[in-house]
Amino acid sequence: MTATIIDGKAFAAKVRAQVAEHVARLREEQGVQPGLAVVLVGEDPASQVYVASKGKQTVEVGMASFEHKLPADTSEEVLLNLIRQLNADPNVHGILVQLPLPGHLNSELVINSIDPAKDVDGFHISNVGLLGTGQKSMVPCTPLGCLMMLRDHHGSLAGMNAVVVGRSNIVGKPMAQLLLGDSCTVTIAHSRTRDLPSVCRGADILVAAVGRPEMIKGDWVKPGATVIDVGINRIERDGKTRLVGDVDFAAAATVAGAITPVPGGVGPMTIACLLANTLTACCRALALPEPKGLTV
Ligand SMILES: Nc1nc2c(c(=O)[nH]1)N[C@@H](CN(C=O)c1ccc(C(=O)N[C@@H](CCC(=O)O)C(=O)O)cc1)CN2
Repeated sequence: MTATIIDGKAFAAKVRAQVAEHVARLREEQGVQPGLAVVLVGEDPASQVYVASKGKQTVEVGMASFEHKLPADTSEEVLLNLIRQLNADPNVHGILVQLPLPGHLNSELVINSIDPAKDVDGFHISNVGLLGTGQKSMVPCTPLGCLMMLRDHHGSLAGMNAVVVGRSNIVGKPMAQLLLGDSCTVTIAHSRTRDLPSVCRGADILVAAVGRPEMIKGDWVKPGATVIDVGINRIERDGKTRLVGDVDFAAAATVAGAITPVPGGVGPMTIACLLANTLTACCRALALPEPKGLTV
């Protein structure tokens, strides 16, 4: 069997086109331009690339982009002051603080200082609570992107066995909540799970978000299952730096029914969903109808 490749890059382009269409209508009919502020502290090379990409795509869909680049030794006070200003700025509908933050900064404190209505990452404790109780919230971008791809591929997910490998606040836990919301039977597995291969083999939907290169082997995958690989790991192979996921793609693709590649799978959907969340936040702030199909 050879799996269907779920093309996240193409899917993300469709989501961005939908966002751009809504933004154009908002600007024309309401005279409103959604705005996204991205805050980067320090010079982590991967974060710099992601932030640049966010800024570029924000402008491409017709939104206003506000980039704030702060030095690595920025104090918590300075960062919290900036967030206070952005919370109060009516031109800013979404605020994102790029993670990871330098070690001297308290990420939880910083994230929880963002106005929950502008928390387009969905990491604020209020949004976490709302999602966990099935209420309207801002939904974290990576899990939202995974859910969109799963719904697109399967239609209804009701009754499917979903295994999420990884228990992070950013991906694993919200992913499990979203799958539960779509009536899957959900297991969260992790590095201490007993007999992880057999737990994975029970999955109709297997989401790998452990951050370990190619940890999920081909024979851990149930024949015909859908595999969503959230991992982005840089490894050295054959004298070259390569980007691989948390799944042994070549082996899993011979067993799975469908699989996301790395690169070109979940990653591009993360930024597309950030733009979708910014549009949603803008519509909610102005009590305008929310775009359909761009949130849960
Ligand atoms: N505040 C946040 N910080 C971080 C998040 C987040 O959602 N919010 N997620 C990640 C990084 N990230 C976005 O910020 C991100 C990661 C990867 C991609 C992506 O498109 N990846 C490409 C490969 C790109 C490459 O070569 O590195 C792919 O998978 O095809 C987009 C966004 C951590 N921080």
